[in-house]
Amino acid sequence: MLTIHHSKQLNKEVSIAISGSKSESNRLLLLQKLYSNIQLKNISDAHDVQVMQKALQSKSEIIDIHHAGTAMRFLTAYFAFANNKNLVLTGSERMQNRPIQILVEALQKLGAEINYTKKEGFPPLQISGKSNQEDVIELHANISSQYISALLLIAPKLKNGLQIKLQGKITSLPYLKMTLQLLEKIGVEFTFENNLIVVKPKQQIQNLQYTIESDWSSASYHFSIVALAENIQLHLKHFKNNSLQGDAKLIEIYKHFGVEAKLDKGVLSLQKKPNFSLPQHIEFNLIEQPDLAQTIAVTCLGLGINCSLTGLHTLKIKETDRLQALKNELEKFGAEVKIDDKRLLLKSVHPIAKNVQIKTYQDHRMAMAFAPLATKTSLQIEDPDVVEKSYPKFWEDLQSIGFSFTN
Ligand SMILES: O=C(O)C1=C[C@@H](OP(=O)(O)O)[C@@H](O)[C@H](O)C1
Ligand SMILES: C=C(OP(=O)(O)O)C(=O)O
Repeated sequence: MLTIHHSKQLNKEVSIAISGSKSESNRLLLLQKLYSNIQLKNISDAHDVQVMQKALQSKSEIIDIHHAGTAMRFLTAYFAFANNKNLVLTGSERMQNRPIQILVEALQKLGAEINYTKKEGFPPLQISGKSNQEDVIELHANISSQYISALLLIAPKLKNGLQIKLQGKITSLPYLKMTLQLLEKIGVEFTFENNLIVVKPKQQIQNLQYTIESDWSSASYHFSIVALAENIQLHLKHFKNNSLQGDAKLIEIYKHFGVEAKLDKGVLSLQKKPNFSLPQHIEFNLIEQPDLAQTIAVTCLGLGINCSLTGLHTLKIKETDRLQALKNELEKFGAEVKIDDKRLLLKSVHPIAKNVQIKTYQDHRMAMAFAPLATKTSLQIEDPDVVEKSYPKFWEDLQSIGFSFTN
C-alpha cells in the first residue's frame, strides 16, 4: 500500500525522460528477430517489453509472458511459423482469460498447429512451429487490433506474404497503422484499401537504426498532473512530431482541460493556460485511444467536470474489466458513474472524498491514472508495483515532480 500525501506545492518546472513506447518496442523487437539487421535505441524499460525480449531468446519449452497482452498476441503469431519450435505459451491468470481465438483461428487457417491446453479460445497455447500453407485470411477487427498487428508483423516473412480481409469496424486503428508504418520503414510493401490489407513478402532488409519515441500513454499521467495542479511546467523528453502513436491525440484532448503542449526539439512541454474556463461537461470517443480512458476519467473527476466517454467496448478484456474497475474506484470519491459495455458516464462531485483507498486490479493504468488526484487530496494506492508493466519509473518520476509518499 502506498499513501500519496496531498501535494499542494509541487516543483514549478521539472524535466522527465519517460522511456520508449511499449507498443513500438514490442513491434520492433519482433521485426529485429525476423531480420536481425535492425538497431534500436530508447527501447522501453517496461516489464511487458522485457518479457517479450526474453521470450524471443528463450530456448525453454514453456514461456510465461505474465500480463503482457501485446507480447502474448505477437509471440503466438511468431512461434506459429518459427520452424522446429515446440512450446507452450502461457501467462498470468488474467491472461488466461483474455481472448485469443480470433488470432489462433486465423493462424490455423494459414497452416499453424496450435492447441488450447486449458480453456478453448484462451491461453495457454501449445504451439508447434510450421511453415505456412495458405496466405489469405478473413478476420474480425472489432475485438483487438493486436490480432491484426501480430499477423502483419510476420506477414513479410511468409512464403507469399499475406492478404487479410478485415470484417466489422476496426478498433484501436492507430495501433494497426503504427504496425504498417513500421513495416514501411523497413521497406516492406503493402496496400490497405477498403478493409483489405495485402503485404508483399520480403526476405531481407537494409540495415536500419531506429530511435523509438517515448511512450505517449505514459505521458498521459503527466498531462493529467498539469491539468490538476496549480501551476507547474513539465518537460518530457524524446517525443517526435508525426508520432506513430495514436495516444499523441493527448495534445488535442487536453486542450479541453486548459493544458498547452508544445513540442520543440524532441521535448514536449506542458503548461496550464492562465484563466482558462473549464467546460462543465465533455464527451470523447476513445475507440482509437482506449488506453487513455482511465487517465481522462480521473482528470475529469479532479476538475469537477462531468464526462461521457464512448468507444470503450475493448476495455473489459484488458488487464482487468476497466469499465467496472473505474466505476468502483471513481464512486469511492463520491462521484456517480454509469457504465454499459462501451460507455462511461461520470457525474463528478466537489469536493472529492479524502483518503480513498484505490484498488488496482493488477492493472498498471488504475494506479497511474488515480495518482494525479494527490494534487487535490491524499489517497492510497494498493499494490503500487503494478506500474512496472509499462512504466517502472513512475513513482520515481512523481517524486521528482514533488509528490511525497509513505509506504
Ligand atoms: O498494439 C498495441 O501495441 C496495443 C493495442 C491496443 O490494444 P487493442 O487493440 O486490444 O485495443 C492497446 O490497448 C494496447 O495497450 C497496445
Ligand atoms: C492494454 C494494455 O496492454 P496489453 O494489451 O499489451 O496487455 C495496456 O497497456 O493498457
